[in-house]
Amino acid sequence: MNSFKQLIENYSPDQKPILPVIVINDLAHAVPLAQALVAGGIPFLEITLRTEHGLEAIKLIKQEVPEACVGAGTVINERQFELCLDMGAEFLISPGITKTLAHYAQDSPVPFVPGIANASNAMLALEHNINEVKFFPAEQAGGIPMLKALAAPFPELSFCPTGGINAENAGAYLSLDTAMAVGGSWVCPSPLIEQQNWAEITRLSQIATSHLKQ
Ligand SMILES: O=C(O)C(=O)C[C@H](O)[C@H](O)COP(=O)(O)O
Repeated sequence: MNSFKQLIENYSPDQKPILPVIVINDLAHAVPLAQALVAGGIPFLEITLRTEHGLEAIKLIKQEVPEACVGAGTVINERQFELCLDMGAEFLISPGITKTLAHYAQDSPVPFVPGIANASNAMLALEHNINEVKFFPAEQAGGIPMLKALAAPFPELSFCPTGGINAENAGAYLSLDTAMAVGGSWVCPSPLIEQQNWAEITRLSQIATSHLKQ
């Protein structure tokens, strides 16, 4: 399994990236949304499988927006894992971790980043040589104090905090050595996608990335 940090090195070497969590309700939105995020300086895209369009959106964006690094989110079983790989997903993210998925990921050609929010799940990840994880749901699970406490016994782990992250708190998370990226929907909120307000999504992305420049 390749590492997510290697992807960061390839696509965003000067900045810890933002991982927009994307929900596609209309397949026609997929490409213009991806273009809007990329134009705003966000090449990483986490297309969730929460809707029926997720898989097709991954394939379309891969074809039409070559500058993007397209991954899948909400991957919760082996079948979805396989289908996402078939569509060309470059990384796979899950809100949680199970023994089955962690085991299955051992043969994955692309990084798998499972979600964890407690020490037992951190140990399950490490048992499977997974050392890049999503801290989810970050704010609701206790925010930065919780992440610091959780990370302390596991210096091998790198985190992508996600859940309740926004323009105000993203920088504080990213300033932690243990954070490799942050994820969230704040740069592509559903109402703006429904309105097809691509310019505003680019503007939110630009604000987010310019604040985070190190
Ligand atoms: O869909 C998934 O696979 C998830 O893990 C959930 C998302 O990461 C969060 O819903 C994002 O949280 P917000 O940025 O607060 O909207």
